[in-house]
Amino acid sequence: MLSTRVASRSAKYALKNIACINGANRFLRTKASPSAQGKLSESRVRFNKTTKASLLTGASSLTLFLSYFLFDNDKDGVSVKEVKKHNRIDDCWIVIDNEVYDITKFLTIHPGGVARLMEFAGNDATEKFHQMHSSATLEKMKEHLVYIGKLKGAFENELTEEEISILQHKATIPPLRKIFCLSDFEAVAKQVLPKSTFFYYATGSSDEYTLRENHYAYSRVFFRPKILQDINEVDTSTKFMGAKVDLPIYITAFAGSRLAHPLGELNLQAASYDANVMQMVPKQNSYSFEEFFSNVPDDQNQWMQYHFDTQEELDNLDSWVEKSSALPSAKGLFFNVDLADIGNREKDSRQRASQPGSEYLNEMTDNQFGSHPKITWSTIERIIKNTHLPVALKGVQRGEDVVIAAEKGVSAVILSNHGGRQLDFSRPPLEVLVEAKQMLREKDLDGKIEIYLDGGVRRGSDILKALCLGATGVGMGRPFLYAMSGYGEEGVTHLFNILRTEIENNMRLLGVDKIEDLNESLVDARSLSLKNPRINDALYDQAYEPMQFPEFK
Ligand code: HEM
Ligand SMILES: Cc1cc2nc3c(=O)[nH]c(=O)nc-3n(C[C@H](O)[C@H](O)[C@H](O)COP(=O)(O)O)c2cc1C
Repeated sequence: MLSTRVASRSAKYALKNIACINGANRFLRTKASPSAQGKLSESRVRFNKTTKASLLTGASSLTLFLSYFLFDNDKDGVSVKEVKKHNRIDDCWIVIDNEVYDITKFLTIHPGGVARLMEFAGNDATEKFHQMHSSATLEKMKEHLVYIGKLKGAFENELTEEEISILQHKATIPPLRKIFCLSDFEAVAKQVLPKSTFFYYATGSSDEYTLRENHYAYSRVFFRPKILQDINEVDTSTKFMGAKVDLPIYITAFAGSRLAHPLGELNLQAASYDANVMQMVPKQNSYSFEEFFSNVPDDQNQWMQYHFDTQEELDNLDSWVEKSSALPSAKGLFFNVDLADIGNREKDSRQRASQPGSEYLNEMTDNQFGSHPKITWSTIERIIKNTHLPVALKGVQRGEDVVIAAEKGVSAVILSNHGGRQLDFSRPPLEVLVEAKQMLREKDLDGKIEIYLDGGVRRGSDILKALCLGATGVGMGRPFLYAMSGYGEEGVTHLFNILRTEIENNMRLLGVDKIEDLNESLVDARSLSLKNPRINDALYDQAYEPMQFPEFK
């Protein structure tokens, strides 16, 4: 087993180096990778065809027609000066990989919202685009964009004050040996990430009650350790839907890993492979499906996360299920059930609104939100029939739904409120766990379904409390983004080491040496359902970034 891991790892390193060079290139705002360029020149041919077709009909035909004559768009391409002129919500161009696109019509249908695109109106979005999306996303959405031409020249971007500060902080970053707990990673991330990225990660929805309560709920559960136990070496391994893993945690799915580090999801993949920790692979991966899985050894443990941004994706669900079920590393398919709309991620919006040049943004408009394709229990039943893999739901928020899921043959649920990013005032998953276990017992369904949870988990003790109350495993999101921001893959490995140490140490002190021996008798959860008592958690509270009121002009 070890030798296979080592062998696949060295193959992976070769691929990672390529990815690193591509990532770094993008970081330095130079060229796209050869494969991306290949794909783009292919798409360029298609865009040109679209362009010709739309010259004959349609509202945009006049603009396009004029573009050939009026815009500074000769055979060598479109000038930077010209691109800069199209910086309005009703006339918006952006540049990706030296290609200029008119995205005016796409603005209102962008699943990530208008505001994020308008930040790059009349500008080069290459770096940010590749940090959020794979080249496949561009391909998928090409019918909604209008291709204008090749960029002539380059945008000259001087280092901003923020970029200089980030470079200075990176040069003096604390060594990993000084990182004692997960909140330390967050404090470092605040200094080495652009504000726009930190706020994208850290934001919850609306007033962030759920975001904070997710974490504070753990402070309302205390341990009841057993004494004088004849315990052996602590074993932290367990099984997640039949797959053996060495820690009772998983890296949950999240967008935007490459905003933290040029290698993004590959850091998570490599570190979790070495530690034999479950990685949930996000649908919104900054690598395409093919790019990413060409790096994954067959003996890795992964879960696949999927949600539907467009009706077309829902219509093509079966092909995704088939493609994912065929992956040797895939041990389960997880579908979001918490995305009927995008939550009001206000802290992030406020940050954008505080930036110079944000006058054209109005974040509290309908086109930032809007309903998503509808999935129902029958969609889930259809998926269960079409795959040999366990099917699970991510984002369950009440006991009754866990009962229905168990009755319908769903293998697992993740109790989650999306890290407090969706409906503010949905309850902390730890509390829902207790409710769900009770309801399953009443219906004689306990043991028919595995329960996982995520949100606000920051300590080994949090993990043990959840396991004592009946969770099979616990997911974490932001801590991995913060660890990668400062330290890349090494940070992720260090994070695993911290949690492993905390879990082992706490288990010894609890008088338990095996995960399966953790049970309700080891905790006092009587205060769990109390809401919002004043709790002081010094490091968590210091790292927490409160929302700010608008400033005067
Ligand atoms: C023409 C360029 C772009 C296209 C075609 C595009 C397309 C998409 C698509 C299809 C999604 C849904 C998820 C997916 O399938 O990957 C999405 C989500 C998103 N996009 Fe873009 N995008 C573009 C540019 C950008 C840029 C420049 C940003 C800047 C940060 C951005 C930020 C986001 C965010 C934050 C989400 C939502 C992630 C979440 O759920 O939190 N996109 N975009
Ligand atoms: C920046 C960010 C992006 C996220 N993107 C996704 C996503 O694309 N799909 C998804 O199912 N969950 C997503 N989540 C939610 C996480 O999977 C998870 O539910 C949450 O992060 C857990 O809370 P924690 O960050 O406190 O650990 C995202 C979370 C964050 C912070």
